[in-house]
Amino acid sequence: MMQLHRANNVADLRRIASRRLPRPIFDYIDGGADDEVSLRRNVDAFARYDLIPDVLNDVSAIRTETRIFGQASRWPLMLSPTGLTRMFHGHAELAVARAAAKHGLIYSLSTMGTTRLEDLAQAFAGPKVFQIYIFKDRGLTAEFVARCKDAGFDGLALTVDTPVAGNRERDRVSGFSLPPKLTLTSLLSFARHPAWSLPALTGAKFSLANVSHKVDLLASGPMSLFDYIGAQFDRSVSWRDVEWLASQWNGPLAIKGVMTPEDARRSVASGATGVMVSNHGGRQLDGAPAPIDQIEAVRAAVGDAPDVICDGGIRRGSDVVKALALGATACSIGRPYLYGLAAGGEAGVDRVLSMLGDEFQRTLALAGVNDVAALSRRHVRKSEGWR
Ligand SMILES: Cc1cc2nc3c(=O)[nH]c(=O)nc-3n(C[C@H](O)[C@H](O)[C@H](O)COP(=O)(O)O)c2cc1C
Ligand SMILES: CC(C)CC(=O)C(=O)O
Repeated sequence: MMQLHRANNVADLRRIASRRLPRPIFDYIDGGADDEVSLRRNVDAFARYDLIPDVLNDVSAIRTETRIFGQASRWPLMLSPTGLTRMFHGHAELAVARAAAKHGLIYSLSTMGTTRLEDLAQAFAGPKVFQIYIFKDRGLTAEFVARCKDAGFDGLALTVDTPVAGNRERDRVSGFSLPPKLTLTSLLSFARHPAWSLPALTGAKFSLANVSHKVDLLASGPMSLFDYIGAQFDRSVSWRDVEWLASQWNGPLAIKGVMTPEDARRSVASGATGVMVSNHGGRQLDGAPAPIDQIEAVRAAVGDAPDVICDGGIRRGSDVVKALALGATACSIGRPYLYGLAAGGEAGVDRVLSMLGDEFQRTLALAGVNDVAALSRRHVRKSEGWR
C-alpha cells in the first residue's frame, strides 16, 4: 500500500483512503447523487479554464494572506463542513481542526459533526465556522446561535441545498447507515480493514454530538441517512429564516449552496455577509452546474464586499488560482481533507493541506503573480476547443 509520505497529490491520498476504509464508508465520502454527473463536472470544469501567465514580475516573495468570514487566512482556502467524521477516523474533527490551525486556515464544523462545538472550541483556538442545518425542532437553531456565541465561533454557514436527502445510490447499495451496522458482511469488511476499525470502534462513542441531547434517533439503532434527513430536516426553510438567523447572529454569515446570481443577491439583501457557491459536492441535485462556472456571475451580482467562496471540485492548488481570478474570495474543500484524514489522521490532513498550499504558491509564481489580491479576470480564460 502506498505510504502517506509518498503521496504526491489528492488523487494519491484518495487511493490510500480507499484501501484503508471499509467500502461502504469510502463510498459515502466519495460518492454523489444519481448518476454523479455534477460530482464529475465539479472537478472536470476546472480543466476548461486556461491560466494566462505574466512574466518578469519578481515572484521572490508572494503574498497569499486573505480574509474570509472576517478572519485572517494564510491563503485563500478553507475546510468545508462534513458530517459523521468519526466514522472516517477515530480522532475525528479535532484532528482536522488541528491540521487546519497549523496551516492558518478556517475550519468549519457541521451540525452533523461528531464532536460537540464547545469541545472543539476549547481544543482549537483557530478561526472557526459552525454550519447549520435547520431541524424540524426549531429550538435547536436558536440554541446553536447562543452556543456558538458562547463558544467563540467566528461565523456561521447556513446550508440550504439539503431540504431532502440527495439520492446517493452507492449508499443505497452498500446499506450505509449511521452508525455502521454490524452485519456479517460489515464485520468481515471491518476485519479486513483493521487500520480503520481499531481507532473507529474503540474510540469515543459515535454520536451526532451537537444534536443528540434533543434528537437521539440513533439510540434506537442504526438508521439510513435518507431516513434521518427525512425525519429531522425542515423542508419549510425559506428566506425569512435567513433574515431571522442574520438578525440573531449579527456576525459573519454565509449561505451555503447558492448557485445563481439572483439568489446570491438575495442572500446579501437578507443579511448574509457571503455565499458559498456549492452543489454540496455533487451529493444533492445531480445536474447542477459546477461551482467554478457560476463564480464570475455571482461576483458580478453581489459586488466587491461579500465573501464569494467556491466550494466543490478543488483538487489542485491551481484550481484555487482559477477561482480567484474569476472573482472568488477563496475556495473550500471537503473530500480532499477527508481522504487525508482517512489515509493518516491529522498527519494525512496536514499532508493534503501542505500539498495544496505548495501547488497554490507554485502556480502563482509560474503565473507571475506576487500578490493574491492582484489576480484578475485577465489571468484566466475559457479554453477553446475543449471537449
Ligand atoms: C462525507 C461528506 C459529508 C458532508 N457533510 C456535510 C454537512 O454535514 N454539511 C454541509 O453543509 N455539507 C456537507 N458536505 C458537503 C461539503 O461541505 C462540501 O460542500 C463538498 O464536500 C465540496 O465538494 P468537494 O468534496 O469536491 O470538495 C459533505 C461532504 C462530504 C463529502
Ligand atoms: C450527515 C449528512 C447530512 C451530511 C451531508 O451533508 C452529506 O452527506 O452530504
